[in-house]
Amino acid sequence: NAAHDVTAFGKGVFGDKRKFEAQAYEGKFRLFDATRGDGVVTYDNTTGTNVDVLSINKMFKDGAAVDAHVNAEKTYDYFKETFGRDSVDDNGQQLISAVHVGENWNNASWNGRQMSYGDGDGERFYPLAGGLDVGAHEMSHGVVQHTAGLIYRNESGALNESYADIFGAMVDRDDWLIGEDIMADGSIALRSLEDPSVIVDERTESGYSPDHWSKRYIGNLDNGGVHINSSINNKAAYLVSEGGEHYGIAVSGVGREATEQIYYRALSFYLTRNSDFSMMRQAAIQAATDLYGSNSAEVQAVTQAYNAVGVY
Ligand SMILES: O=C(NO)[C@]12CC[C@H](CC1)C2
Ligand SMILES: [Zn+2]
Repeated sequence: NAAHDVTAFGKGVFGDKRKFEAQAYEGKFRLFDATRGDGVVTYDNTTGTNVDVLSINKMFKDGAAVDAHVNAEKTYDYFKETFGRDSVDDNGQQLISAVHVGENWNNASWNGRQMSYGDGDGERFYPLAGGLDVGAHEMSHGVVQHTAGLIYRNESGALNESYADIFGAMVDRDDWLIGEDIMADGSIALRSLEDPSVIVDERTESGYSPDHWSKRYIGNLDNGGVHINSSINNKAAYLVSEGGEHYGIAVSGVGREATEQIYYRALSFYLTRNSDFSMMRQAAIQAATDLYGSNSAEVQAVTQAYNAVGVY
């Protein structure tokens, strides 16, 4: 008998009740949402099944699988509703997530085809699927791959990482932090777009997150600092949206809605594989000009934000 769509319920990593689309299938249930694009499917990497769960009340017991599934649904909806984009490739590509990847793996990734989440070691991270901004970060790597295709090293790689953080912060919209829900070691978050210097992602072993181009990391760590120098562009995007004064330069913010449209248009129309920070500035100014006019507050905010982080 064929599978049929059901609305199901389950508990996330932190025990919170989640609602999502699944399928009833041969008397069991699976995390396959057939209502979005060509499907949103989540599976348990240790069993290889897409979490077929024997359940009478449709409660799913695997918290990481439930959260990963909901993250993907929410991020799909964000790109569809905000930009009219149908999945990572704008052609409904199936969104695949694997949970329980590795052994207490303190990371998550996009491998060009799917999202993977580690369970964390319980000291540095809780299961990473528990962070909506993490799932949105990973899926955004897929969007970057299918648009500008920013090469994952040096400045283009830092822009790739920054875009994943920017969209991560736009999907998980209540703050400008990345990873705040999954830190087990008491730190506030993994990264802050608002003030990069307050949180250092020590995985990068560089010991700092620069908030000005003059402080950029130059070296071979972290693919040439993709998780380090990303914070320069993160700070610029934060300033475009929220405004503020940075190194003596004042920026009047234009809000999240204008900011996400500017960055998405820059990514999908102007940036290319080898774009660097200077090209990011130009692309964002051009996108803001296209959308709001050359004398707009948005163009002014973008110009001032990149001046403030020292990118010309
Ligand atoms: O930057 C990352 N991946 O490229 C992440 C962001 C949240 C998880 C921990 C570090 C993945
Ligand atoms: Zn990333």
